[in-house]
Amino acid sequence: MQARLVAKDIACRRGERLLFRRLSFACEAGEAIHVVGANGVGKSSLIRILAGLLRPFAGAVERTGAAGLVDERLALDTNLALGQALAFWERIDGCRDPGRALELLQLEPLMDVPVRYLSTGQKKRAALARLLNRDCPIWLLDEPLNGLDSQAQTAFETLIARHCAAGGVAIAASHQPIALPAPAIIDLAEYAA
Ligand SMILES: Nc1ncnc2c1ncn2[C@@H]1O[C@H](COP(=O)(O)OP(=O)(O)OP(=O)(O)O)[C@@H](O)[C@H]1O
Repeated sequence: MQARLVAKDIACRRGERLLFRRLSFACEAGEAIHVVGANGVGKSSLIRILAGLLRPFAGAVERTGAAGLVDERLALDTNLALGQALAFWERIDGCRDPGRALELLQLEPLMDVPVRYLSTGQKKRAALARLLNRDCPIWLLDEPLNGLDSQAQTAFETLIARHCAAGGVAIAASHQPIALPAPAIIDLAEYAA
């Protein structure tokens, strides 16, 4: 797996406010970064910049390998049963082993449930299944543990460790402690403008 993500001298402006500036780091294959900071400091904005969804006010991001993003938005058709909603993306993503994610995230019993009826934690597990099915080298995770019970949290932390051990990279913005393999910590307060 080829994975690398480099941020060079990033600044972020939202509306009229410069949130942070002069942020540089390199996340090499097998490495993980935990982004921390108070509400509103710009963690979600940074994750979106790294994903290429938000243009940085200054600086540049270099990605080697495709990026998969998990945030509070559930990119699944809420009117379909979970199995059908996931299958739509499995075809597009060319997923070769969709059963793996279902088993790892214990989603099999929910395949016939409409996505809109899923609980918060079940929706988060569905979002993580989509991430696994895409097989992306770069994982960008915005509060990935939100809504997960402790068993699911531990299971996902194990999946992150496996992903990094296989040469992937993971960058997680999280208020709660998250077990990442030897994480570098980025405290966005240190880059506040
Ligand atoms: N589209 C936008 N236009 C203007 N300001 C925005 C926009 N989106 C976000 N902001 C502001 O940017 C700041 C950073 O938001 P962001 O969601 O990145 O913070 P965060 O660190 O992830 O916060 P939290 O811990 O609450 O999730 C906030 O003050 C927010 O109001």
